[in-house]
Amino acid sequence: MTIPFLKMHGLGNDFVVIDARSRTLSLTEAQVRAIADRRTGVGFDQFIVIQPPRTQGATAFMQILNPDGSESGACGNATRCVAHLLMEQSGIAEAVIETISGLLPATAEANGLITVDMGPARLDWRDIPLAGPADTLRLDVSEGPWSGPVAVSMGNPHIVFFVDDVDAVPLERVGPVLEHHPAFPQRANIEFVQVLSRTEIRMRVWERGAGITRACGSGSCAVQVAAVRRGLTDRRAEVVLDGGSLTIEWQENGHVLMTGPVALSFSGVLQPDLLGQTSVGAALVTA
Ligand SMILES: N[C@@H](CCC[C@H](N)C(=O)O)C(=O)O
Repeated sequence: MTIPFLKMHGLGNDFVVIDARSRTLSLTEAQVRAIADRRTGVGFDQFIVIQPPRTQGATAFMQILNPDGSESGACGNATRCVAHLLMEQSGIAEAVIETISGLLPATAEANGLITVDMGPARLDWRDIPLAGPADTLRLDVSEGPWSGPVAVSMGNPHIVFFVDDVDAVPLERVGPVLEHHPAFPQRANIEFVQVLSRTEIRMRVWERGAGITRACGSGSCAVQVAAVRRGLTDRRAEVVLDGGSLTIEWQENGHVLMTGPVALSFSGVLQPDLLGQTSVGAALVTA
């Protein structure tokens, strides 16, 4: 059995995308981790499986897996990629992407960018989730000189630290410590943020189950919500990531709009029986 895939990315946050709407796909967690290996597999920040919709009104269901095999409830950059794919395939300008966290309507803009309604930001400690009752606007969590982060759920957990110089943060060292902090029972995505102006935020991210990535769409939504809650930015701002910028707006109705680009890198074919082999013989045959 071979499995065709697309390699896509949003601002360098990269995905293996498999369309399983008209085929059965049975990959083990070990096989997904083998595909994630950037030397012996394909490599990805998230593994995306497009499935038939489960709810009326949805165009398709999107499953999101991290390189460590764990599942997530949100991936903003992949939502734009999958929406673009489905809209191109069907010649439509709107698609509704279903995830385990809800329905996400997406629209193609005239300039080629995609806007997604990422749903409501959830701010209660139970929604993040946190280990116990806490003020999500200033958590009693610290690591070295960094303390008092904001917690936001965008269908997945985000912990946002405001700092003076985002480039001075040793993210590769503090990221994994904070991801696994006991305050976060489902672990967390960790964002360090520098507010540049009321309409511009610089952000770096350590993603749960993935590590440092060039961009995180749900993280960008979370940091904009956190910045507005702290009174630091207007409701609409540019979030500047290592891989480029997203426009994020936290609307009065509580929903967060994200606008940004999508890109197709290449297509290929997976051969699951070869995955994980270390001898000569590739797990991947490119088309
Ligand atoms: N890159 C994503 C977020 C992916 C999921 C995250 N690592 C998690 O485990 O919640 C995005 O663009 O939002």
